[in-house]
Amino acid sequence: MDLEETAKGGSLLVYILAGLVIVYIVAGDLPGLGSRYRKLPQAPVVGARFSFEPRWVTRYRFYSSGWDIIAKGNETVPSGLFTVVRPESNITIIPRKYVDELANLTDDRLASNEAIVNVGVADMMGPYTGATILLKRYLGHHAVNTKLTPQLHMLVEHIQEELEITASEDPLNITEEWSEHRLSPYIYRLMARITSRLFLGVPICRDKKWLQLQLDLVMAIFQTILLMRNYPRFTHPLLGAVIPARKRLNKCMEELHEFLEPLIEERMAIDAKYNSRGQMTSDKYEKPNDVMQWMMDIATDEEYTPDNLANRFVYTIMGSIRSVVEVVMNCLYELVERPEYIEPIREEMRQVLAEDGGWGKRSASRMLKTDSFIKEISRHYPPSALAFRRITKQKIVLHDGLVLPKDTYVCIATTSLAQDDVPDPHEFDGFRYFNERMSHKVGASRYDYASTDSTHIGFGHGRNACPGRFAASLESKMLLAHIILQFDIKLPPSRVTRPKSVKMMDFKIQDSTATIMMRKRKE
Ligand code: HEM
Repeated sequence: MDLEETAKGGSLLVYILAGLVIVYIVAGDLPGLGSRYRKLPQAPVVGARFSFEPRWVTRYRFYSSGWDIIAKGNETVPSGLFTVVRPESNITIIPRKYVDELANLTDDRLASNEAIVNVGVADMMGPYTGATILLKRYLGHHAVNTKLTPQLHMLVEHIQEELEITASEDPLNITEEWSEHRLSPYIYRLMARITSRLFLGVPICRDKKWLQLQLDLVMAIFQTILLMRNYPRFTHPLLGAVIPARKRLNKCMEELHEFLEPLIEERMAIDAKYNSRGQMTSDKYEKPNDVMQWMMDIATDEEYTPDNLANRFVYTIMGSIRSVVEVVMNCLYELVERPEYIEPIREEMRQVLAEDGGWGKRSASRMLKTDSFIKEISRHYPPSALAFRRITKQKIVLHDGLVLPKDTYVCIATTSLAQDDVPDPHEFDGFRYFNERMSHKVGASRYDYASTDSTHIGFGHGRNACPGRFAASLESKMLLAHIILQFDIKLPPSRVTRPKSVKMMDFKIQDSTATIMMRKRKE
């Protein structure tokens, strides 16, 4: 096709898209064309500038101001029950008092995976990103929950090994003089490496092409999701075919399959040879101790194909890298604004590691001040204003008579700090959970960063809560220690406060372009 033809094709596409958008705007709120999921009559819509504002304007405002709209709902609707509207879905925000009775409902009553795939992280555009595979079964969830978490303490040395190797190969060139550094890309590289070690083992976790591919794929998935979500659903088939992010995503997916399928086939051949398919251990050979192998061991026949396993793998690894980087960067940015926390945390790390002779199986769980600080960071800097995303699959009647009809998308607002069951909830107190734990020796584990409840909801809560939260807690502590035991950190002279997070829809993302001052510690 020559350039002229391409240009003609391009303008035709623009006309078609513009036409479709106009139909959508005129049609406004017509069911099926626009929003999914119900609105409750008792839950007022928040986010309109005036009462007669066309609903589609309010829906699109979510892109620029989603976070603030949700926070406004918390401030202005005393019952805590309100609706926010996005172009493709209505979201019912419910107060935290309902979380406990909803937390353990089965998926045929209250679905968590459908919420993640259809509307959750950002309407994952399942048919265009491959995320629909998550709807079929919680294979990754089970592998992380039943295999990774119980063995985490044994895997500490693997994480430490990868941190040390990466640091030696990928030095930050930080000297004993203060200099300014952008730390976020480095933490991403460390986290990609650690995660690959736990999920796929050696040698692939050290393959630079693989590590870059992993990060590129995650980026392409998020860009596809974010771009497509700006347009009405009926334009998606067309958009999905033309946008560059989707093309990049497809290319990354192809390359990912080229990496993973031979590895999976090799493992399948060994399982076939020793007749060890479905067994967790074999007396004939040493089975790899990683998430991919555990997924293979518990896969059904339908799931046990290289293609299916590789696709599922993407969505098991995807959330785990970015979310931990967000927490660690938020901790570091907060520490440079509140340097009074640095020395007590560093001292605790030094003491535990000295007593354990380095990272031992239980070292991370003994770092209680660090744990408390990370938990308080998660309370103040949740990655999204929405948590505990669920879709009702049947009518649910709550304890006070509130009815959630079938097909309601319910969420808890993380911006509702006032509903947190802690003293002075709006204050940042990095050691609040440490102090609470010290004064309540019984049941102290409920103060852990990795334990969830209706006020600590960032990992979800109940039967579908994040299975990787124990790994996230361990990894965050090891990454933080990796930085603050080696380096002094402080704000650059040009700043008086920490780098601000960037708001996008309901998300708040750490500023990955920001810099901090660093110097190598002398001791
Ligand atoms: C600070 C870091 C993390 C945060 C904030 C986080 C948060 C979440 C949330 C909110 C969910 C949905 C839970 C629900 O529906 O109630 C989830 C699911 C999940 N998380 Fe995490 N997560 C983190 C780290 C990790 C890590 C490190 C891993 C893996 C080692 C992991 C693996 C998973 C898996 C497998 C699921 C289930 C997805 C599915 O439906 O298949 N997460 N996470």
